[in-house]
Amino acid sequence: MNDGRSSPGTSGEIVVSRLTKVYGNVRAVNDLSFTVTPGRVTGFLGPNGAGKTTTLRMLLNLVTPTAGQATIGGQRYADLTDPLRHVGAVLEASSAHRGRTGINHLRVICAAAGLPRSRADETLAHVGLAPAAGRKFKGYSLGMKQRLGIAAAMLGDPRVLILDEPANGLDPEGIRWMRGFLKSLATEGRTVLVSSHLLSEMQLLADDVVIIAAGRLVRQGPVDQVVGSMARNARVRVRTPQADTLRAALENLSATVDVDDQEALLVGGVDAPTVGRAALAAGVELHELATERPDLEGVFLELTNGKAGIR
Ligand SMILES: Nc1ncnc2c1ncn2[C@@H]1O[C@H](COP(=O)(O)OP(=O)(O)OP(=O)(O)O)[C@@H](O)[C@H]1O
Repeated sequence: MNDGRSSPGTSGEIVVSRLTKVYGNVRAVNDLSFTVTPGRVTGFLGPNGAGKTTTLRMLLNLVTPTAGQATIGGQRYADLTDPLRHVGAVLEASSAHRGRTGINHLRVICAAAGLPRSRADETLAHVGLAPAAGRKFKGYSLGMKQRLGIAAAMLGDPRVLILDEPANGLDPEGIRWMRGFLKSLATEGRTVLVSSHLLSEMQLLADDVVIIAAGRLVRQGPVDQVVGSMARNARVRVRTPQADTLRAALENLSATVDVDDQEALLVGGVDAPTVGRAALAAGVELHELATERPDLEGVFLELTNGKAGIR
């Protein structure tokens, strides 16, 4: 469905380069650089006020940068000849004429954008809304409105999709659908950039994450790697009836040892095999030995600690 256009995946890379936006004395975005790769779902993550929406708006030429630039497939959005066919974006919860049906909403956009009317039916089916095509927008649930917004963004068959907080307010079934949908677009080679302030969502939806706080880049990489890079903060939880002996043995290895409220030892600085060997050498009986890895939530809180976005 490329109609001879460059295939998705070859030219949909997003490059944000030293982007800065200053409002009065607030640096909403501060010397921010990152790239978003085609064929992957990238989560753009940051606490409220971190600068996500401002960055997306600069990417889409809705806000003029104070400095730096952002390109999509090597071109600034403003320089794209037919932007709807290159980039689909949903920045806010979809709105439509309340009395208009879903299908008519999309047909109106097709007509205005010079797209074939058949795209309205195709995209509505693509987002699973075909059964509600003839229902009026005012009767749509929040999840249906989100889907309709995405359908509108997909009308031009863009190779890049940018969604601001698409999972906001969705129920678990809606999130599951969103995950499958975004992954399938990425599998087709498209670039998918999705913002969120909810870490749990990004763990579900994204392959890569770009984490920002107070307008600055904090970390970028595959979700697994970003979490893995914090593995040094993993702690080993160990239960033993001879806690004092084990504690002394571990402290000899320069491990840190805390006690949790269930009297288990929480050991930092060494891995589980090291704890097991130390216990064996000290003749200590173990009742539990487990590595507690931080999830993205823990990583995120640590990385953005003190830099939350209320500025
Ligand atoms: N038009 C504006 N005028 C003045 N300040 C602004 C404007 N737009 C954003 N800001 C400020 O810039 C900072 C970043 O806001 P932005 O909306 O980009 O953050 P965000 O990460 O999208 O947050 P949220 O998840 O809450 O939407 C905030 O301090 C915000 O108050």
